[in-house]
Amino acid sequence: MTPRVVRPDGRGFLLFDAHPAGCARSVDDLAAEAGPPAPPPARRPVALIIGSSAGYGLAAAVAGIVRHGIDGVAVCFEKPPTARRTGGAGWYRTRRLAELAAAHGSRLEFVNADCFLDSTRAQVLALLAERFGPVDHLIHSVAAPRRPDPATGRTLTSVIKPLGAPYRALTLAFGEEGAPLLADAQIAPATEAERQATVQVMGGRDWEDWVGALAGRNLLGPRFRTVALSYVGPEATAPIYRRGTIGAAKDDLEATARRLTGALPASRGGGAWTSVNGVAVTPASMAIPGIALYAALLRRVLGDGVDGVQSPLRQMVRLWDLLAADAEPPTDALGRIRLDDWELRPEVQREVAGAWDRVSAALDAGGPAPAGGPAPWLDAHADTAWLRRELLRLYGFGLPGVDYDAPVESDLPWPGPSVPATALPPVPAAT
Ligand SMILES: NC(=O)c1ccc[n+]([C@@H]2O[C@H](COP(=O)([O-])OP(=O)(O)OC[C@H]3O[C@@H](n4cnc5c(N)ncnc54)[C@H](O)[C@@H]3O)[C@@H](O)[C@H]2O)c1
Repeated sequence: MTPRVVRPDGRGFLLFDAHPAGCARSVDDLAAEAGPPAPPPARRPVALIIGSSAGYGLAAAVAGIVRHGIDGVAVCFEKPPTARRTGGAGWYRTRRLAELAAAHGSRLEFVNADCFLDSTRAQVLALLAERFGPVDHLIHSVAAPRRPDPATGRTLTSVIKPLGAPYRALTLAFGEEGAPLLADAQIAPATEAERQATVQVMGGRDWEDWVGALAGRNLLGPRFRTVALSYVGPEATAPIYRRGTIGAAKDDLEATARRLTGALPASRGGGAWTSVNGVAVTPASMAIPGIALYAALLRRVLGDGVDGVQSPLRQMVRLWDLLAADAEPPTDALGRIRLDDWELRPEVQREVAGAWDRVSAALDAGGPAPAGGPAPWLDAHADTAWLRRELLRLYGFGLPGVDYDAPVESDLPWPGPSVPATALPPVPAAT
């Protein structure tokens, strides 16, 4: 395809195109954040990371490569480039991840396929059996809107709705010129069928199927440790998140961890845990009403210093250190690893809750922010400029050192089989 200039163009938080060089650069930034390698293990751990192209799964892959020299397989589900549109951002991030792995001597295979399908499991298990052997760590970090029902083949769709009573969501968006706009929306409660479908899609079923499939092929390492990602979050979003349909799915995920642990050889240090992580700006989280505003309020309260918002990369460095340690990971009373400790500190939550109430009252009193500029009351409480930057970065825009006026080739292939270590080629820089 002829190279062309790629600009941010889209609707709401969703952009239609991703910038290939910007996406590559965002992986380099994660790698730089991962810091020096941890003390080298006696042998490279074999990892299976599902959901490796974005958000927490991408951070897990980068931290695993840079700090622990993992080998293994990374699975995600990304849109390839077409004649009209670029590929999904994760398509280009995965290409760079493959280069990063090669530069660190990690043998990683990248599979772009629907993790819910038996055919994907068969493909991944064959790769593991042929190239790597038993798996030490499985990280399941999937956020999917739908899955095929294994019983009927029909599509099950997850919904993000409250249970039992309606929820007034405060939704933060950006207008044409990038000005933040706050509005509210009443969200009706889910039906029982919707709750069940959400649990099927986002609950523990897929994770359990993967662990079962590995066990069935004798591909569980002697001290197999597996983690799936969960979230708790603030009281303000609890009706739509933790006490809503998606919370029901997370309850199921957490119950699955307990069930899986019972079935694993725990005496040798293995186990299954959910890891409750902090809020992060990702395609998945921005689809949840209220989360964009909450993230911007939290950022205003915490900033990004040592005690500030912990990035997904920083949290995944912590997770890998727990997985690699001899000791069992410390957990809360429900058996969950807590990487959201920085977010849920009571004094932080009190401040954010106060800001939420003030923003909500100002919206009631004055209506939405005026077009063309942020409402002062919104900007006082919410770091909307940071949120907008983060949203653009998800698609590879706004990264330093990338020439956004230069035409760029978007028709780039999926990374082939893993290659030996080479010097990491530079991302095309601004001229
Ligand atoms: N973002 C947050 O604020 C947050 C906080 C705590 C926990 N979590 C949890 O972390 C997990 C990942 O969320 P995220 O926000 O990083 O999501 P994300 O949207 O950034 O990434 C989702 C990943 O899942 C992959 N994926 C989606 N459907 C797939 C499919 N059918 N087959 C294979 N791969 C598929 C995507 O390719 C991508 O790699 C979720 O369980 C989420 O609940 C997220």
